Amino acid sequence: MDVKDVADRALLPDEASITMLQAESRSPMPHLAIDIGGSLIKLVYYSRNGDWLPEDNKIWSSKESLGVSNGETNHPLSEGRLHFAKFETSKINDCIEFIQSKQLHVGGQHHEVPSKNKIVIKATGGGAFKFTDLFKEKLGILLDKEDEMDCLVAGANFLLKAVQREAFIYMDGQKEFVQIDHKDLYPYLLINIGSGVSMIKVDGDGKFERVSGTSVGGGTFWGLGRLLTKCQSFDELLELSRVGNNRVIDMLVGDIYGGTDYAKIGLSSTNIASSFGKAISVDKELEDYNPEDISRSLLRMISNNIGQIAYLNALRYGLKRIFFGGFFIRGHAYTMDTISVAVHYWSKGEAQAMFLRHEGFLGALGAFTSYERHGFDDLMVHQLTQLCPRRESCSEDILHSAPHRDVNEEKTIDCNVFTS
Ligand SMILES: Nc1ncnc2c1ncn2[C@@H]1O[C@H](COP(=O)(O)OP(=O)(O)OP(=O)(O)O)[C@@H](O)[C@H]1O
Ligand SMILES: CC(C)(CO)[C@@H](O)C(=O)NCCC(=O)O
Repeated sequence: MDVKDVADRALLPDEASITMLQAESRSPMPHLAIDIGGSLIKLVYYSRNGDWLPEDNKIWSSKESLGVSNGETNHPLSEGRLHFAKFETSKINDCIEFIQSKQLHVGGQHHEVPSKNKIVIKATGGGAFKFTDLFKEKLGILLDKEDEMDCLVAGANFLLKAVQREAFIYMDGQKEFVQIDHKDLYPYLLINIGSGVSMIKVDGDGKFERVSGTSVGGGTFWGLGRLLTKCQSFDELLELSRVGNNRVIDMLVGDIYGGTDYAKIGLSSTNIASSFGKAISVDKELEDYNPEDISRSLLRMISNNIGQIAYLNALRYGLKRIFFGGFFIRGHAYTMDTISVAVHYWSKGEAQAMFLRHEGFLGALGAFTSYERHGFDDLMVHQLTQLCPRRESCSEDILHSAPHRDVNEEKTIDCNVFTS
């Protein structure tokens, strides 16, 4: 199987349908939430598919038919979409222009501060603090800050409960979707690999503890990789890793043991004994190494390390399921494979790494679902997932289409929204 093909398809969100109920009547859906991280800004916004359907063509449904029986009358169903977009944090002005061009800052007029008529947008990530003034000056909006960890957990729980074919395992170049049993979702370990890495034990909706973290994360890969290879973009660096050979730079057990295994402690000759260990050679300088090999070695070192720390934390709390999110993963085959192998190896097959299709949007989705008027609770989401047809087709909207999916790529999830 072509590895690039796998990597690209992992980025494609298969068409998914989320039905969402609004708790309060006649309140518009919130339109925009934002997660401003150390490396990337993520946006989630909602758009309705056209205007309300004429009375005769309305799709009528009842809460009872969804299993949420409370005796209320039927409600018309409106179709819409959740869109996802991302921008480099260093290019925050592009993000502001995007919001402006789509009028996302005024659309919906949600969450208004009564007297001042200011529009308030849910925002999370460190940048929600750092860029408050910029958003006020350029867009005239106030950022209503939601805690980053709260949002990561809310986003992960939402995806795992509401979106079909969201979680998957990745082994031997194959992606296999995992059916999530809602009654048996908790506890799990959430590993969010952004610029840095957060490790969160999740016990329920809003019930979690950040049990660990490491500064050796996505920012490390991109930062060190840029310095060492002179790559101009993250995707270029990732692309190099596909064809590189880490053994040129990594010191293997066999390099130390004269080509043989160290079987007594379970190490084969091809195991990495020391990442970048061969670079100690006085005969070689940076320019003597291929950027491809450097990238591969770096990606493997960081992915392996995160996989190992993740497993140790799973062991610490007796957790069997580990979900990995964050944009470092980028649906990249080699990254997912390395993390999966690390978890499998260290747990002796007891624990399993799982990945999320909307990996980088957990925080933004969590912020989006935090609008109070949104009002879809655990029960509703639980019931609603039963309705979602299992679709095999793939669809994707790409706003600013670019051959290798640039940073402004956009994915969507179809939604059905009840009105009253
Ligand atoms: N186009 C891109 N540009 C920069 N980094 C990218 C890109 N695509 C993927 N990445 C990777 O994703 C990481 C950022 O992931 P993510 O957006 O989840 O975290 P963040 O919110 O920016 O960071 P943090 O949560 O630590 O503040 C980068 O450090 C890099 O490894
Ligand atoms: C600081 C945050 C939470 C910002 O997103 C993230 O980058 C992170 O989890 N860094 C790792 C910090 C640590 O626990 O060592």
